[in-house]
This record gives sequence, structure tokens and C-alpha cells, in this order.
Amino acid sequence: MRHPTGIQYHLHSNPYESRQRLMANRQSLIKATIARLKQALTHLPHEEVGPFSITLSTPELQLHHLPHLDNNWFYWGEPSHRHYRLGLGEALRLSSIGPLRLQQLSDQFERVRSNWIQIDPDCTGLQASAFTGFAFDPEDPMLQSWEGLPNAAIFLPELLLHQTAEMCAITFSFAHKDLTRATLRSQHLLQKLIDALGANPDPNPVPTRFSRTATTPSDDEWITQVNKATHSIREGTMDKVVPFRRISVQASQPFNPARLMASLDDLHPSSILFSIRVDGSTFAAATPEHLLSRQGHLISCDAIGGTIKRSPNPVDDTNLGKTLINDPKSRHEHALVVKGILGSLKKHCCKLTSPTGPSLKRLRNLQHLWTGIKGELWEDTTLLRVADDLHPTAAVSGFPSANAQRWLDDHKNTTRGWYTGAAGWIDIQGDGELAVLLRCALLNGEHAELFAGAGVTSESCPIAELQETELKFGTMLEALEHA
Ligand SMILES: C=C(O[C@@H]1C=C(C(=O)O)C=C[C@H]1O)C(=O)O
Repeated sequence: MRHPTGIQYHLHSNPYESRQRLMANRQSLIKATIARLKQALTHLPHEEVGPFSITLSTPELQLHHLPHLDNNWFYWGEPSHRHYRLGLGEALRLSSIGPLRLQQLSDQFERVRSNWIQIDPDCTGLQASAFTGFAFDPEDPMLQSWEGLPNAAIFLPELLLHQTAEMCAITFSFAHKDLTRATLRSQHLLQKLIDALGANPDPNPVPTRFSRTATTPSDDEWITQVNKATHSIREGTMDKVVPFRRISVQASQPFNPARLMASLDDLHPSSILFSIRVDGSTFAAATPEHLLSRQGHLISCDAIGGTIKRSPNPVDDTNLGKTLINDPKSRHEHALVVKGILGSLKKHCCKLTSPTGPSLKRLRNLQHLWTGIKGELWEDTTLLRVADDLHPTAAVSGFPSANAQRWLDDHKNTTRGWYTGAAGWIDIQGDGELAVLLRCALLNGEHAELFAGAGVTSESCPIAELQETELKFGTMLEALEHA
């Protein structure tokens, strides 16, 4: 295959072979890439303030999993689209907290975007991009196990490895004009990246053993809480609320985030995978739900609400799906999510479309009611401003949102950190994707905390909602066995 720059390359289908080849050629690859970077840097416009991003096609590299890294990382994967992004280093961090956090972040990012220069000498067409994420609660001070993760932030990585189904490219970014420093830093990160990609994955034939050490609220407390919620709903306080539970697990050896993401990739190829490590906090998620995707003036959102288990028996599995789709309680719970999202999008969109009824979204261990919502944006808005109005959706907080939030605060069902917040990427054009952070875990050595919630309406059965949270914990618990 011949690349536009004239570089000859081969796509290796055998990962072992491609790793071997990478390690054998790594010094020459680093040298050649840095030479191309230096060459591209000579084209930087002198008068601009930056940030600056240089994108180089790197067909010799392939990204299918989070590699084993000892420094900070940002990772986004959509296995079913063979689409992955890995960020290392921070060229720039924008952060904010408080009720105006997303508007402030949006304004800061728009200022950055207006000065951001990207050079793409290989004509990859891949846009320079940053990672972003935010906690559920705008006021969450991010204490205890969440310490290190900011409440809301945008991170422009110094090195972004971007793999699509067709190509792989590296974008080097920096927020200053010290070209020597930029080159040295790029070389250092490239070396780290190639060493990580080229390393053979740790063999882990034995499942990781761990035990559950704490559950908050306990089963009994949860049942009381759900009963109180259905009572409040029947009294007319709100239509729906989504309380959550947290479990702690303890293993005999540290969990390995790279192995965790690889097993999530194998077990949940249709989910969105996200992981971040900053300042000692490691967070990972495999979520089925987009909060928002934006491409130009087109946006889309997932409305998800209504959950049932799966069965290994195909007939039973189909029947479970039918039960869910015909269940008035689940349909009602789902309809509130759709209504809430349409209500939030109205002011941003000149056109909104959604199917008249939900379909089934089948995941490995559970199935959901799902409605895809599409819209066309008015011109003067941004991904983060739309996200600000969407978040929190009735899928993760309740309906109406303010009443549900008050109920959760009153019942101390708070301190969620990034669980049920959102994270993703945002590019130089203002396009991006944000995923709702569900089916997730905070990793800390041999300790992990997992989070799961369930939508409660007037007809909810507390035991069924308890079982639903257990099903949802199952996503991470199963993957942690291979971590
Ligand atoms: C709150 C969670 O999931 C949300 C709630 C759902 C429900 O109540 O049926 C389904 C999907 C998610 O929107 C979670 O996974 O923790």
C-alpha cells in the first residue's frame, strides 16, 4: 500500500508480528517521525500564538487496546467502529467547577480554538483533538477516592495516537513556540508510546481473584430508599429518580488498567470504552450511552432507560426483550428520558427527530430500551453548551431533573464523582463525542470502586431495582476478573 507521502507500509494483521516488527524498528521509526515533525515545524506561522498541532500519518503503529503505561493517559475506544484515541502528556488543561462550569469551559475552549493551528502534511484529514470529562455534580469537590480528577476539564494531550478503521496518525501538540522543547518532549513521549505498544501483553491465564468488601447503601438501606422514592413519586414530588449504589472490591494484587480495557474491548465491543489516569486517579468505563455527538451542525443523543437481563437461551432472550419492550413501567420510565432530552435540545436545534417508539439495545449481560435522537443545531452553539443543557438526563438523575436532584440530595444519594458525568473528545472544529459515564470503576492498586444506579418510578419494585444494579455491576466485575 502506498501512502500519499510516498512512504511504503504494510498493515499487519498478526499483532505478535507487528509488535516484534515495531520493537525491531523502533529507533529508526522514532528518528524518522521526529525528522518529519521537525520538517513540519518549519511551516508554523510565526505570527500565531497557538496551540499548535502537527499530525503525521504513522501506518507502522496500530492501536487496538490501551497499552500498559506508567504515566497519565486519556483513552477512548469504540471497538465496533475500530476507532481508538490515546492521549499522553498535557499540552494544555482547561478546568472549571460550579454551576457555570460547562459554559466557562466552552468559552475557554472557543478562545483556544480560535488560535489553534493544525498542520497535516500527510493529508490524513484527522482533526487535532482534546479529551474532556466532567463529574455528575457541578459542585462536587472530588474528594477521597476521586482526588486528582478535576470536576470538569479539557485536556489537550501532547501526543495523540488516533486509530480509525482506515488509518493511524499521531498528533503532537504544544502550547508554546519553543521548538527545541517541543521536539524533545515529542521524542520522549513517542519513545514511551512505542515501548508500550511494542511490549508483549502480560500473560494472565489465572483470573484475578477479588472479594466485595463494602456496599453502600446496603441491600436493606437500598430497599428502604427505593420505597421512599416510589412514595415521593406517588405523592407527586417527581415522576422518576435514579439513585445509585457503590461497591468496593479488594484483590490480592493491583488491578491492571491495560488488561481491564482489553477485556472490556473483548466482552463489550458495542460499548464506548473510556479511561483516564490523572494525578493518581484511574477511572475506566464501558458505557452503552452517548450523551451527545456533534459533527458540524448535526447532533445525536442516546435516550436509554428500561433494563432487563439477557438469557443464554435464544428463545428466552427474545422473550425477555419482548417483555421489556411491552412493559408499561419500563416504557414510561423510558418516555421520560426521551421527553427530557427533547426538551433540553429544543432551544439548540432547528430540527429534531426521534422514532415514535424505543428499540432494544442488547449488551452482553443486559438489554435496554433505546431511542436514537437526532437534531440540527442552530449556528451559535457548542458541544459543551448543548451538553450543559442535556446533563443530567432523566436516565441518570430523574424527571423533572431539579426535583429528582433535590430528592437525591435530601436522601444523601450523592458524591458520584465522574460516575454519571460524561467524557469524550472534542476537536479543533468543535466536533466531538461525549459518553455518559456508566458501568465504570475507579481503580486504586488492588482496590476498586464500582457504581450502578436504577431508574425508579411509581411502579418500581425495590428488589427488582436492586437486581438491576447488580446486573449493571456485572459489566465491570466480569472484566475485572481478567484485570
Ligand atoms: C444509571 C445507570 O444506567 C442508566 C439507567 C437505566 C435504567 O434505569 O434502566 C438504563 C441505562 C442508563 O441510562 C447505571 O448503569 O448506573
